[in-house]
Amino acid sequence: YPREHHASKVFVHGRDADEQYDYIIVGGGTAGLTVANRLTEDGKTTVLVVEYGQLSNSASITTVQGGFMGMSDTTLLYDIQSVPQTNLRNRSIAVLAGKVVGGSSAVNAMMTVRATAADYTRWGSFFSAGSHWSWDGLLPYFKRALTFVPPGAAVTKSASITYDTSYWGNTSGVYAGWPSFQYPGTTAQMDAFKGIPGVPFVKDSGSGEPGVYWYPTFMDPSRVERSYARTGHHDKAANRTNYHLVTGSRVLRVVLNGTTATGVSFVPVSSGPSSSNSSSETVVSARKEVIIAAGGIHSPQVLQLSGIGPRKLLSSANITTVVDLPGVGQNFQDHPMIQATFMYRNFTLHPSPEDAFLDRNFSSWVDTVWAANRTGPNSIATGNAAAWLPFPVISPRSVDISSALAAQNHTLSLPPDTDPTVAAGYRAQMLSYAAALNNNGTAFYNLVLTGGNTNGILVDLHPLSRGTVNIDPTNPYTTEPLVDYRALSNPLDAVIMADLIRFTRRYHMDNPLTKAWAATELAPGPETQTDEQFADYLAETLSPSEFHPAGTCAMMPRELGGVVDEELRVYGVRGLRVVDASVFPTLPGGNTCQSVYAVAEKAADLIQYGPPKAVE
Ligand SMILES: Cc1cc2nc3c(=O)[nH]c(=O)nc-3n(C[C@H](O)[C@H](O)[C@H](O)COP(=O)(O)OP(=O)(O)OC[C@H]3O[C@@H](n4cnc5c(N)ncnc54)[C@H](O)[C@@H]3O)c2cc1C
Repeated sequence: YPREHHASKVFVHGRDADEQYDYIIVGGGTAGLTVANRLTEDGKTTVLVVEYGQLSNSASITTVQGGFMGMSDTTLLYDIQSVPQTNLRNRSIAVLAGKVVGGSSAVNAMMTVRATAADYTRWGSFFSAGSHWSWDGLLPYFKRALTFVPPGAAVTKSASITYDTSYWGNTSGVYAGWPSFQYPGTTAQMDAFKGIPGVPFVKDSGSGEPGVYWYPTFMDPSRVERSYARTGHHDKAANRTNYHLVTGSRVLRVVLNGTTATGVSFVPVSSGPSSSNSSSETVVSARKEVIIAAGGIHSPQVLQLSGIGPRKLLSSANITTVVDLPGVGQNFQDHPMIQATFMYRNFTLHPSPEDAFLDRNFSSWVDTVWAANRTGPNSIATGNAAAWLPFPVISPRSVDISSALAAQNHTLSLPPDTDPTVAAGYRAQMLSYAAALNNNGTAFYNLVLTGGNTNGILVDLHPLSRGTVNIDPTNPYTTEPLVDYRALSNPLDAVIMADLIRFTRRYHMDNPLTKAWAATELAPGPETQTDEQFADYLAETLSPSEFHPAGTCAMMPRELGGVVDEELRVYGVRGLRVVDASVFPTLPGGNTCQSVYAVAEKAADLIQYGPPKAVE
């Protein structure tokens, strides 16, 4: 019977899908649902999204408070451990990625930030000076991606929040909102950066400049709930007859006719990770294109299982190479999180986040205002203030470290059998970073502020080490890919991170504006002073991931190891694109979700209208 008779266009069985669609999107996550919504807005273009996870209304997704509910709910996450990290005392690290409709946007910590203009212009620089992958080329899509709802007047005034709506849009179903409350300590901790010469302060997080600033939360301010790709895009498209979603289904591979993508093959997840020749396999064909949006960990897996990837790897897994594309699964990047723990003995700014646990009057007020009208501290996710600072501001050795990076034999930091094109791309990235390390346009340092008596999260925004995400040759179809961060494989990473910790120490311990709080350094501890001691400490404690996997299907020229071109089309294949964090050639210096939305919005235009006309 005709599909129109189905009440719902969300299927739990692949067999209910049509035989053919204009576009098939692999992965109903952050990017996939954005593209699906845009492509179906005309009411005609037919799109099928195939998603591994389920539609979920779990409170772990919707709850804003604290920002960590989603990532604590293992039913919403893939179960992947990295390979033991050679440079981290053989520790394995949990690889977190959302396994639900909405993808990682359903489980993330809701920090809503953009990186610096230089970071986006770097992407295009690997192609040409006039590339449309630049800050100016992306800004319209950042505006399309989110609806900015300013903070309320009272909290704006009491916390001295600054913002500038000219960097934001108001048409998207995904919201950048603000809590109705801020702890006074947050403003004080921001102001304390004025005790260090040269630290810039920025009016709005969307301006593309590094500095200390306020940023919003992925939150629908009217409901005070998470705003994400499911609410902002799937829910908008769900009543269109030309939008179909099949859940609980894992795409095994792209179906190719020669080197043209003609569809996808998928299996139900409930039957367990299936073999390549499962009888439960469903094949659906695409009239126009297949778009892979399975995220930084799984997009390279889908390509490799389809015979698109490094020939040597594919043959070791008994997969016929259709296109020998050495970059697939290489160039893997994530933001390292550095442990540096300081505690204030004399933090006198109240109420503080600690008071929500320790002060019964305050905690009962917190509960009361939340129950009454969803206001107060429970509307705060991970916080809204941080420092994002350029390397010359934080390190007295920026010139030397920049020169050392430029002079490196870059290939030595890569796996021994790295393809020359991938090595050439790595070298291009390192030369770009060498310039950035000695320049005030790119942020390398990120300290997220808590407003409380302890410091927040310290992040290296531009790691130099590159890892790999490859199928397991012994069991390519039935196991998760082998995720290797190759943490600290570029020796300069530890040197840079040592200076990030030294700067944090200076902020807390040697700063006229934090002095009264009387900080104690708990980790690494005052005895850690030399680069060698810091390297030792990092090997013991570093987390190579802030859950921002990227780079594994890089948008770079093919001769630089790229996987997709500037229109996000996979090299050597017709009718196949990748649209998600895996196409970032280098990490943006900030949490990645807003960048994924912007890239997906731009991709929807590229798919529908082709590249922008060059401006003469
Ligand atoms: C725990 C956590 C905290 C984070 N915190 C923040 C934050 O505070 N701020 C921020 O900006 N960013 C944050 N991020 C990062 C940000 O959420 C991601 O970068 C972004 O959502 C990635 O979007 P994506 O489209 O690339 O992938 P995803 O959104 O992960 O989408 C990929 C989708 O593909 C599906 N899929 C995978 N393989 C297959 C297959 N074979 N067949 C079918 N479907 C498949 C997945 O189930 C998933 O739904 C966080 C991420 C995590 C995991």
